[in-house]
Amino acid sequence: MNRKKTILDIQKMKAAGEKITVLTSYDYPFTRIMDDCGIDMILIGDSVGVVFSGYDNTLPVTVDEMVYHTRAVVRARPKALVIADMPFLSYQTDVRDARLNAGRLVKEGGAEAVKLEGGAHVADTIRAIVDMDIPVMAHIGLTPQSIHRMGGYKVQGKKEEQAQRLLDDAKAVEEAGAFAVTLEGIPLRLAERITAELSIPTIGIGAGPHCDGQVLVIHDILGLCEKYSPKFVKRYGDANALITSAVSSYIAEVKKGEFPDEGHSFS
Ligand SMILES: Nc1nc(=O)c2c([nH]1)NC[C@@H]1CN(c3ccc(C(=O)N[C@@H](CCC(=O)O)C(=O)O)cc3)CN21
Ligand SMILES: CC(C)C(=O)C(=O)O
Ligand SMILES: [Mg+2]
Repeated sequence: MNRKKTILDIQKMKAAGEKITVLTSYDYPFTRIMDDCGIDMILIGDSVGVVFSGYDNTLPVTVDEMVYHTRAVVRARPKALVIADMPFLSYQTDVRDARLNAGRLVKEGGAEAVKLEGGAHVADTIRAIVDMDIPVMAHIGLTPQSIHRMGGYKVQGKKEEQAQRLLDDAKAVEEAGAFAVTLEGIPLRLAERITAELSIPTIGIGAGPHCDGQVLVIHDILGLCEKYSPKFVKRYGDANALITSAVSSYIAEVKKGEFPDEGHSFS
């Protein structure tokens, strides 16, 4: 497809059984590259706080930071659908805050949809944002903004009672009008069951092979984030080695007086 992707295109992919591909991006150059590769959706994740800003978790990320990174992504004019994460404290306080901050990500950032974490307890928030014509992706299971409640980044829904609650959450966010839902850190059979029972697409991360699509953090597939190595990450390249090699060669050549040579100089 050589035109802009919309939420309707994404939803049709579930019906057609075509897998939906998603990666995070936080800047212009990465967006250009992954969009040329044909990625379906680009997520400006609040994981930016971990892989870009160097925080230990996603909690310190602000709406201003999300707007800044969203603008950088949107400047690459991607064909992929652009979704921005709502960071911690931008939607939990009340529905009015949630609507204002979702609106900022669209108006100032240029996002085409927003994502927020939570199930049945954020259904009213999802509905309020959808009512102002901003598409919402939900995010349930291992929700990183709940790190202190979960006691770490732990797989959710292993016990039957918890699994049933996650299934209820999935149905609640669909009922609230979410156009898709991220399933993070849950057993693969539970993800399979949720995917079968929902009519909106499920996008998995650490949720097994039976989701309608898959999302990963770009730095993780490139080996650029040493802080976390969850079991669900697969490394598809070694950008760390590539950068180390290039920077080391540059340092060595400058030290030896080999660079810059006449070919890289003006006469
Ligand atoms: N670079 C990066 N990638 C991510 O996927 C990511 C972030 N940062 N920051 C925010 C959250 C944190 N995430 C994480 C981080 C670690 C695990 C992890 O180590 N999980 C254990 C399971 C632990 C258990 O259930 O007991 C694992 O072995 O995979 C999971 C999700 C996902 N998100
Ligand atoms: C990994 C995805 C789902 C995310 O929420 C993020 O990057 O912040
Ligand atoms: Mg996130």
